[in-house]
Amino acid sequence: MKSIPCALTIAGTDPSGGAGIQADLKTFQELKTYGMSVITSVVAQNTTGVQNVHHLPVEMIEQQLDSVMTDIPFQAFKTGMIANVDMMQAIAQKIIGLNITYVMDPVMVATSGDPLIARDARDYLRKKLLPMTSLVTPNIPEAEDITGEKIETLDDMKKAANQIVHEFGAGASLVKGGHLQGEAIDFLYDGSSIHTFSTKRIDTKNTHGTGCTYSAAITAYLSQGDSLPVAVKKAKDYVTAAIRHSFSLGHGSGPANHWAQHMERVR
Ligand SMILES: Nc1ncnc2c1ncn2[C@@H]1O[C@H](COP(=O)(O)OP(=O)(O)O)[C@@H](O)[C@H]1O
Ligand SMILES: Cc1ncc(COP(=O)(O)OP(=O)(O)O)c(N)n1
Repeated sequence: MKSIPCALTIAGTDPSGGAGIQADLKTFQELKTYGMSVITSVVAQNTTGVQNVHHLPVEMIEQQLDSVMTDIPFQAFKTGMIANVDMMQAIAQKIIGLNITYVMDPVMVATSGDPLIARDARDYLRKKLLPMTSLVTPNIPEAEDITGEKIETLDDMKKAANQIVHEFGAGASLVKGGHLQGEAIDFLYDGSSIHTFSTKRIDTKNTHGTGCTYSAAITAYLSQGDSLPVAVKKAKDYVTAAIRHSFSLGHGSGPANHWAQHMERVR
């Protein structure tokens, strides 16, 4: 029988289906990658914001990781919301020395402005987890938090991408420009050169979960053996189509559309 690429996401939940674990699994499924998940926190949230958060006990996160890792091999994994230092330490222990492609979405704050990780966890993420990554995918506020520098221009973005690799030890970094004005431009620095990924900005408020979707798509393509620039290019196409056909669901920022690629193919 043909083997299937497998990917794991370690993240929090979104019962409204737009972000977190739910977005990751939808993306893996669409991209023909067998998806698995380890839940860190159960988040009561929807398109308008976060209503409540329940963090799972660290032992439960460790046990979920053991359940997956002792049973099904995977070619790549991603992390999203890891709310506190205890969780980060436990996850770091499990993945250290694994030698499997690791994509980190350094989730800190939801689009609604609600904080998703503790203040001191940002420091641990920056100092201990970043050096373990193959790729980190910060948006502008996250890149500012990591580097401690304001990002206002495209040159600032490129500088941050470079700094995150050379000063903070990430394997590669993709600084996303969704929070700037004008074209939606992202810069990938792979340790030797900058690659630019640009699309026209789509006029919509429905961008809930786009960061999760983008990093999950990159993880899926990497699990299939694509090189980093190719995986990012294909994932950018995926997330752009998902934003272009996003759903006006809910009372806030609606979710990305994971069937968008099919819709664009049949037109
Ligand atoms: N309105 C938009 N039109 C087109 N692409 C967008 C738009 N907003 C964000 N993007 C793209 O979506 C991806 C997610 O970016 P961003 O919004 O910066 O991250 P996050 O969701 O983590 O805050 C990036 O590729 C970014 O360029
Ligand atoms: C559980 C959980 N993880 C991450 C996020 C943030 O998602 P992101 O794709 O960065 O963007 P928004 O959903 O904030 O628009 C989240 N909300 N929940």
